[in-house]
Amino acid sequence: MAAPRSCGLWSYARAMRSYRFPGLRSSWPRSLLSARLLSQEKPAPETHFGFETVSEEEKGGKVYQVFESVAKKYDVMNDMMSLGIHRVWKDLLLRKMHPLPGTQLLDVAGGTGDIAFRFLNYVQAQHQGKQKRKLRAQQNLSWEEIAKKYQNEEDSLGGSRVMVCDINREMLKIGKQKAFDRGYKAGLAWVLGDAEELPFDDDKFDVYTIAFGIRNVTHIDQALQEAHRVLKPGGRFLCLEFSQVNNPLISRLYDLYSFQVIPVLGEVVAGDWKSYQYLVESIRKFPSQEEFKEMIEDAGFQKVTYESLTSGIVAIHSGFKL
Ligand SMILES: COc1cc(O)cc(C/C=C(\C)CC/C=C(\C)CC/C=C(\C)CC/C=C(\C)CC/C=C(\C)CC/C=C(\C)CC/C=C(\C)CC/C=C(\C)CC/C=C(\C)CCC=C(C)C)c1O
Ligand SMILES: C[S@@+](CC[C@H](N)C(=O)[O-])C[C@H]1O[C@@H](n2cnc3c(N)ncnc32)[C@H](O)[C@@H]1O
Repeated sequence: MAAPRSCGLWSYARAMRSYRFPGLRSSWPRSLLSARLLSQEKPAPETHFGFETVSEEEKGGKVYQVFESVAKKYDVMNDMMSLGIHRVWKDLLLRKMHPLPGTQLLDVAGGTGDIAFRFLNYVQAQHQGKQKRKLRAQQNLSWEEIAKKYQNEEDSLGGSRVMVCDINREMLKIGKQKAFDRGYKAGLAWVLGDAEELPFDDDKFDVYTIAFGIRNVTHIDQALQEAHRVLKPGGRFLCLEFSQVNNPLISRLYDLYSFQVIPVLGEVVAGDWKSYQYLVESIRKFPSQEEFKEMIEDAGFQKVTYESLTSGIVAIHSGFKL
């Protein structure tokens, strides 16, 4: 087990809070600057991996390793860390989406399929309700006709479909197995792909979701532009992500819980302290509700709004391609 970072963690966490989103270095020391100018060599662009500064090239590989390592325990860890609250947040995302029949959803960083399965349940329940009302109105149908209407699986989704896209093979493997075990077949597809370079044509989807994914992407602005590109005009962007806690008392407790409990749970349950240390650090590095709203607007989305949930532990951002 890696050594827990307990000593000074509290002040470390607080210090890092004011160091959100580092961006470019604006003030290189003079000596370094002149050395760079002399050698004409461009500094490798840097970013962060949790609280660690890494080159942009390195980050993708490190994130890949994290999710490859946690994939098998991912779902159980989420229930344990949040006492099931992540399920409520994901249900709320679906309620906000309120997909109409025929909705084509792209769930990016879809991992083990939580958003996709909720989408299928939601559209199926809606469609069945509609069918029942229709059948009640057509009382002269034979029982064979009624049975046929219920049996057609594709039809039970009203033409809605979801495409899960994720960069990590292991996460997709667990997702596909879950889909098989739970009997999801129709209206569901899985594709390996990078949020920064989506393997889809322009103007293809009605809704784009990304839940707990965008925080891990190296170039968030690039991922947002890709979201905008693949959405149809009128399409909606929805992002569920960790955000900034606005109540100072909850914020203190949350910091304590995050830094003292979550990595321990990660070690005990998943045998992986480091990945869960990365999780809590990456949460602290993610922009606030307002900052992220601006980034979404910069990518071309309009009518951008957000809703903070559980005192801002997470937020759902929404925007439209108009
Ligand atoms: C590697 O990357 C990842 C891996 C993944 O598996 C997942 C993700 C993506 C993440 C998700 C899909 C969601 C995962 C969820 C979380 C990270 C957790 C979110 C946290 C909460 C919903 C709870 C927030 C907690 C608070 C507001 C503070 C309340 C906390 C306390 C009362 C405990 C305070 C802690 C201490 C004083 C430290 C010492 C305590 C102990 C040793 C006892 C242990 C205590 C517990 C286990 C209590 C747990 C309590 C709760 C969960 C509180 C719930 C209550 C409220 C929400 C108000 C990924 O990227
Ligand atoms: C915390 S999980 C979220 C999974 C799922 N959306 C959920 O809510 O449970 C983060 C996911 O983002 C994926 N991911 C990280 N970087 C990505 C990228 N550049 N493109 C696509 N997926 C990425 C990871 O592989 C992982 O499956």
